[in-house]
Amino acid sequence: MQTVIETKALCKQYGPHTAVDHVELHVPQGCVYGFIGPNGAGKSTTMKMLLGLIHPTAGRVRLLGQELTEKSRLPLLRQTGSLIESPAGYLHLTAQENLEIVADLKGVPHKDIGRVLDIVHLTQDRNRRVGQYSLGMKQRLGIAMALLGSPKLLILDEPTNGLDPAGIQEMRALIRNMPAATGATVLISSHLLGEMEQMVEQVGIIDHGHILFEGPLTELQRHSRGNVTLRLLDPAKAAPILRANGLTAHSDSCVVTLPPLQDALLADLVQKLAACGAGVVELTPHTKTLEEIFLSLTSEEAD
Ligand SMILES: Nc1ncnc2c1ncn2[C@@H]1O[C@H](COP(=O)(O)OP(=O)(O)OP(=O)(O)O)[C@@H](O)[C@H]1O
Repeated sequence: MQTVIETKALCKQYGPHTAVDHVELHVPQGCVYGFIGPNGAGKSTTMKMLLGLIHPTAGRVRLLGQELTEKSRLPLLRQTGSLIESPAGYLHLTAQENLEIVADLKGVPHKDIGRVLDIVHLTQDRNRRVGQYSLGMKQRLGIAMALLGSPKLLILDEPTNGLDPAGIQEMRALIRNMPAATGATVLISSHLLGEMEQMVEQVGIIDHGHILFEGPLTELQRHSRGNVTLRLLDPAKAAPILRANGLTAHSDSCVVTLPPLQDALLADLVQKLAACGAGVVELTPHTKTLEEIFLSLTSEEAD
């Protein structure tokens, strides 16, 4: 599979402050990639460097298999759609009129407008003035503008920022379906970790300008085992076995909560509990939420 975005030792220095520190991103083709980190982590600065809007202090960017240079920038940006600052658009014009302006700027035929309005579910409202739009609608219009001309890559900086729960849900569905609906690879940033979990397949986690993890979301979750709860018929019989295995377990009536365990240890423990008559009737492994994983990654770094 082709890597659509690749950075090598990408750095941005603002005076003495290092905003982006040797960032290496690898965004595979056809996925939704979540670029996640708290406020001030370096997400926007990285994305602006990907689009050639600001110059890196050091390092390199490859987009769509090509090195980003002064010469390649324009042809590459023609194949890239972006939503970087808050939604664009003239408030006194309709969505249709705004899209016509952007289509002309991009050299895209007006017949593409119907397609992008459909994708972002604004066809019904195409002739309303954008000043009357909700923030969610304005964000979707911003995405429609980015989608004009069928870009191979979409770079969206916090498109869910400021949206209410319904708007977030709508945006989530829109982004999740984007590769299938348009063929575009999507890089989306957010500090809202929980909601990213439901729309991305690949993640890059950044904090203080450093990448803390990059890879499939499932790998991050697998590496970050959560607690295991066991429902037992007779938890009293389990207590000595748990103690003998050095485990401190929370017991709430028939439910025992164990700390994260390797598969082999867990299998061995379940066998012993069954043999002593504790009666294991249910075993539930808990996957950590992205929020919990992020907190443990950042505290590991602090240690
Ligand atoms: N033009 C600038 N001059 C000086 N410092 C800057 C500039 N732009 C960004 N920074 C600093 O670089 C760091 C990273 O900022 P950036 O905007 O990339 O973070 P972010 O992860 O996008 O945060 P947010 O989620 O708040 O947008 C911050 O400490 C910020 O203050």
